[in-house]
Amino acid sequence: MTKPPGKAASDDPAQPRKRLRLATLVTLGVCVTVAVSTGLQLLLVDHFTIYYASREAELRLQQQSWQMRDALNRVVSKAAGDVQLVASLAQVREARDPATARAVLDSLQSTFPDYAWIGVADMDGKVYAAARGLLEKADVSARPWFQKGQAGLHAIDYHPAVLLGKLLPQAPDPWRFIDVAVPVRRSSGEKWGVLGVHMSWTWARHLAGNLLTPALRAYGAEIVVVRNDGTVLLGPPGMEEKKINAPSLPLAQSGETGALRETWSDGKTYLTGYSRTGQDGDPASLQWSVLVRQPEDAALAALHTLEQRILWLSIAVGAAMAGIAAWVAHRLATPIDHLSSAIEARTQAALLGMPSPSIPTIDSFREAQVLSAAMSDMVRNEAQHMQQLQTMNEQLESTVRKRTAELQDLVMRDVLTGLPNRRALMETLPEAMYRAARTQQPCAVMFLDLDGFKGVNDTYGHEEGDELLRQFGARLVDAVRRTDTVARLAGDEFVIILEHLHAPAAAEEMGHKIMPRLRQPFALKTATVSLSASIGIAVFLPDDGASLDTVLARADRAMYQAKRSGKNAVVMATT
Ligand SMILES: Nc1nc2c(ncn2[C@@H]2O[C@H](COP(=O)(O)OP(=O)(O)OP(=O)(O)O)[C@@H](O)[C@H]2O)c(=O)[nH]1
Repeated sequence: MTKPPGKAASDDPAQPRKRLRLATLVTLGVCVTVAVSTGLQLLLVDHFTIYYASREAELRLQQQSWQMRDALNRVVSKAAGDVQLVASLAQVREARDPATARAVLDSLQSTFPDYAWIGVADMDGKVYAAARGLLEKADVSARPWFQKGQAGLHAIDYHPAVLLGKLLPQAPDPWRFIDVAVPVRRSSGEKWGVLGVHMSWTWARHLAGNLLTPALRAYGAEIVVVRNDGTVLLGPPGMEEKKINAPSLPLAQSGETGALRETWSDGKTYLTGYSRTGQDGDPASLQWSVLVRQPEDAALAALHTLEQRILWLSIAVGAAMAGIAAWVAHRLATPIDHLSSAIEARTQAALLGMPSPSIPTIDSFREAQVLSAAMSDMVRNEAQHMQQLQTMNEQLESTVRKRTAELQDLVMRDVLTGLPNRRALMETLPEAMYRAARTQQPCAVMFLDLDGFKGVNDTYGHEEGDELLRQFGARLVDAVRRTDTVARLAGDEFVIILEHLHAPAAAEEMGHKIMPRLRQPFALKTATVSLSASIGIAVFLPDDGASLDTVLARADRAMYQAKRSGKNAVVMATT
């Protein structure tokens, strides 16, 4: 598969992937850590505070229920105590006329305004005497208080007014009573009547209003008093005298006390404290369920406020920590940034062949200090090594140049005799011909070849032959002018370039002058040898126009002519 063109750079394994900066990494890390830990803390706080706050609220409501229960019990037992006390008074027990008894009853009513009616009825159910004379002589024989009161101390549960309703003043709420009744006996023990008290239900309302703490009331707490048949006797508007079936009700009715979280018929969730008044089997007590309920939202409102505050505080602390983290990260990353920028700048400079900038000295913290010092040392060492390398390189190049020159010189010279070789001759000869043309002085090329040299090699050995060649070359150099050139072509063949000749004949004279010198004996290591040479000469005249090859060929031919004519001769070439 071929790579898409745009992706080639990013997929190139040699190219390092672009990474986040150190400061960004550290800041992100701290921010994520703070966010996660704050979130977890909030979750835990939320969980435990809701649990404890619910428990706390339930306990408060339960206590409130207990207080209401105790207050209700107290009032009912006070009424029972009051009727028993009055029934035991002589003015009532031995009443001779209604006025005497009425005075006592008036006095009792004045002690507790919620005693709406107090009266004594004879055994026929006719009211004998009553506070303020209300209902005197009326027939109450059918009233439950009269009937139950005959048997002994008895409390009659919540009921509407029957006879009294028209006699009592108009009130905001319709008149509702609970009754307490007790038999009245003469000193002889004879039962002659029943003393009854109608207690207006208003007292219970006042009690509930006074008992509920302002804090609870402010957060929607309500007291609900429920009769055993589920009818609400006291409660929020609209609920009274209606039946309810809250889950806490059967618990309270069974005599249990406690608190729970429950849903009422209005669909709302409440925390409810519950208890029950009265004593089982005591006809003088009344059994009511006392429920103190509070909407759960309201009960936990303070908690929700606290949660909000914790959340904002956490956000503020988190933001502060993120800020500190960013500052610390910046402090940590800046020196490393400087170092990496310096390294990048050095790489760039090296690519452009510009002077490399130095590594900055960093003093912000210990590790960065050590790092920058180590890098400075490395860079210094690298510079020294580079300098040494450059010096070595230059020395090497110079040696190579020298050796090359030496080698070139060795191509140009004959190794055995040290004379210019064939190549040097081929460079020198054109220059000589040029000089001849310029100076209008002829030059000549003299070919020399030893006669019978092979015999020396054969007789005395190759080394002696070499020695003879060296001595022969030296004699030639001695025989000519410094400006002339003596070269060895190969074997026993030598060439002399004679320059600045005053006439062409001077070349032949030179040949004859050399000849006797060459015939002188050569003193070798093991023997002394005499030899001759055959010489062929070609003269180059300035206006001749002959080429270099032509001149050489003429000289060569002349030399061979000398050989053929019997050797040991000088032959001038003809054009
Ligand atoms: N010692 C020595 N001998 C060489 C060298 N180069 C060539 N020779 C020998 O020189 C001889 C030259 O051959 P020729 O010129 O034919 O021998 P020659 O005896 O001089 O013959 P003519 O020129 O006809 O007189 C050969 O035997 C080569 O082996 C050298 O560098 N050293």
